[in-house]
Amino acid sequence: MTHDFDLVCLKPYPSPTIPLHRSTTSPLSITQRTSAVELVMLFTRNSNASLVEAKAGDEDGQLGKVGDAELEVPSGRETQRRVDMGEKVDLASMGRMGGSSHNQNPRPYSANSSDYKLLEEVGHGASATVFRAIYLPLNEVIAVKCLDLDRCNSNLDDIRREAQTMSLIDHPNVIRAYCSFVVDSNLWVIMPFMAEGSCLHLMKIAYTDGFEEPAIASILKETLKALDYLHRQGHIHRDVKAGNILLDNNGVVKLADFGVSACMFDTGDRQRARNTFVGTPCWMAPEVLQPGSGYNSKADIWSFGITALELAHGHAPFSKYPPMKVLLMTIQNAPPGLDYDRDKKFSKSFKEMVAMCLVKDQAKRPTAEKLLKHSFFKHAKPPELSVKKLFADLPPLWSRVKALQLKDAAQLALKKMPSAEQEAISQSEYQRGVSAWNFDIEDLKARASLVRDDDDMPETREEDEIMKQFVGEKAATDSKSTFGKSNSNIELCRGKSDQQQSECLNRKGKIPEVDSLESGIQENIVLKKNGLSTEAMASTSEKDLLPTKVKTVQTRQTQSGPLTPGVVLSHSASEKRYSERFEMDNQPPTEKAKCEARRAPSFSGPLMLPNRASANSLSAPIKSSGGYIDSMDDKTKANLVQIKGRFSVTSENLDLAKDIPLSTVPRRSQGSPLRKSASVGEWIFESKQQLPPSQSPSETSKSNLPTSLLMPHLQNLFQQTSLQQDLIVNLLNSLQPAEAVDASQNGKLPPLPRCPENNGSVEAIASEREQLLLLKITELQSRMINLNDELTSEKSKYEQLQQQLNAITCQEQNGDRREGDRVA
Ligand SMILES: Nc1ncnc2c1ncn2[C@@H]1O[C@H](COP(=O)(O)OP(=O)(O)OP(=O)(O)O)[C@@H](O)[C@H]1O
Repeated sequence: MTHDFDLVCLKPYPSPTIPLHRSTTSPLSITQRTSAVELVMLFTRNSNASLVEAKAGDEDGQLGKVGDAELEVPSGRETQRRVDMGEKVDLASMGRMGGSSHNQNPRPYSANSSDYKLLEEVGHGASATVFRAIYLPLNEVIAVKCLDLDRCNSNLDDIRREAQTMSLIDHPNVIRAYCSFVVDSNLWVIMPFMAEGSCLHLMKIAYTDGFEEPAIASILKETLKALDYLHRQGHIHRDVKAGNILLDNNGVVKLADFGVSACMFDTGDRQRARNTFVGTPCWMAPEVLQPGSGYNSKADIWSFGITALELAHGHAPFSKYPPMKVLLMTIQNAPPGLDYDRDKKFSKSFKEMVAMCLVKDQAKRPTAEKLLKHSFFKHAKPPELSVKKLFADLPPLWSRVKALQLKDAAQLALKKMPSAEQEAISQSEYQRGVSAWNFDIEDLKARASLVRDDDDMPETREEDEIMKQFVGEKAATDSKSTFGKSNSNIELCRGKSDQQQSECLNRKGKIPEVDSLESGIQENIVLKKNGLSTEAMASTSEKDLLPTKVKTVQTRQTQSGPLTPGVVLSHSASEKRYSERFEMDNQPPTEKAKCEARRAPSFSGPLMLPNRASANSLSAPIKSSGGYIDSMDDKTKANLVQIKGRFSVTSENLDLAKDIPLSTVPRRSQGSPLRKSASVGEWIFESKQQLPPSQSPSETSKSNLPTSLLMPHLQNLFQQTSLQQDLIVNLLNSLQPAEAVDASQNGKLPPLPRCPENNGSVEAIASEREQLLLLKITELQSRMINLNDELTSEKSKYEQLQQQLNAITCQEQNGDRREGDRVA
């Protein structure tokens, strides 16, 4: 893809006021990858600039419309217009547009990456990794957000908008960018370091059930001030959530992440953008999901209400459900609230305030300004009193981040194993239903109904009750986290596509994340809340690591975060991201930042649909993808630590490192806890257990020969099937609609059935192609199961024959002996 770029210097240093003029640099016609390099080169020529913007040009590659003039202090609308026009603007002046210049930092921040020393990673989101860093010329701690331009390659406008917005704002509760510039293919955004990270991060690490009301009141009040400011400046944030509320060590609260913010005063494309679907599903207002109705700043008020529930409970409502269900529930269900037994502890005014925000009719929601006057906020304590103490006993942010990465890795180690088929179907439906911009509610309902109900997490949560009304499904089994428990066991409850599980086990013989963990841990982390301590022990040995991995496993997994289409099928993209992240773990941060840029581009676009296992991982718990809870016996339930798709972690005999990387059959026969669930078919690894009772494992121990003969064959079959599946999944992942059409036209793939209803549209064809491929996968899976059956029965026949042979040999030997005796 080729883009035309122009360079626009937005924030010249040191002069706080500069004349407006168009960049003398000619528009560039360059490819996406080279653009970053060229921008850097161009930027370095302009040593005065501390913020460089890449702006997509007009169709003819010209920007124009910029004259030489001094800027007066502009209105928010005017500011946005000017920035959109690519003007140089006086940010100091702009900084005053919202009132006092709290954020104004008169100090210089160069655009030279060598002036910044990246330290620890302190967070990451769908498109960015954030590092604590030192700005060397001033020896000042700052944060560097590295946005991977490759991964956002069709969405430069969003990146540009975020950098712009962050640079223009000036409010004590809104995080701003000091400057931004391009390094390799990353955009580095330099901003204040918020030493305690995001609220969601804090909840995940130490307040899994949410904060106490006084802290919530303070955090929400500060956030609301930020929203009030942004709305008055003409912005809709569009991604208000606990993951985007940052805290510093004085209890200061700042709203961050303008990746999807929109300007309310825009016309044309930007106006149309407000009829689009942007944000994070659990936090999205109903009108954002409604076709064509458009939305305004009240959408942020809804998200704010959801954020209030998130802070109160430790998770957003509906967070355990797949995105499609969340969308539908948001539209169809009564709004969530603080109405349940567990919410009795909260004050009436808190409940009332939440209820005011979560009104479906946007016109009936209060403005931020009005909401600030609510009694709930009137009585809120200053954050330095109520918020600061939240992290008093916690280790530094980067240690916590590391601990959460361990937890994520442990989750991921389990997550590797669920049925790819189920995931593929779910994701395919999800992607088609949403990224195809299909807002036909009837169709949405139909698609949502395809999402299996057994995807739900087995938790006793209020959403279950809502969900019961909605789909009439029974409440899921309680499987509260046993965070802190050790000696758990991984139990793999088998599904139809067991070979995919064994594929995970066999393919590499180990889980990469676990490997990374083994080498990456250097810190002792003790996290306390209410006397409960969670330890992530330092260790480089596999054994020592085990308790850490187990302890960091949490039951609940949810989906959150802006939707990115990087994951087309299954969780593979986010998993891949994790694998990559952990592979990078031992690299210096600067290298990491560069590596981030080398990742494969995602299917980015204005709409991002991620199944974000943990992108913003500190923020986004992972959803389950199909718990076979009902098929588990009570004992299993009692010991349950975690459900991951078809896999559950139970609290007996945990040996994660031994069991997960299980790559060979003998390991199974050593009593591995991999075992079959009642609900499904055969699993080759279980073949010994499926032998007739007369052939107990001890008896069959004589049958080493057949096992050793059969197993290589079997493994070979597994590998072949795995390869085929890999190929298919890769194909699905990389399948672009146009390619699908080409391929079918070129006869590379079997011709697609053309239904009249799809009108031959590219998307419909691609979807059908996906379906065909999924069918193919299913077919392969059933063939594999049949083969397994055959092999099992052959094996038992072989063993019977072996026994008969042994018996005959014995008889013959006895006969010979007797004959010898007789002769003698
Ligand atoms: N200035 C900062 N100081 C400290 N931590 C930060 C800062 N900015 C961001 N973080 C951490 O990094 C995480 C990711 O940052 P951010 O949300 O900006 O990335 P993103 O890719 O835009 O995320 P999203 O997936 O929500 O779009 C945050 O959730 C927060 O924990």
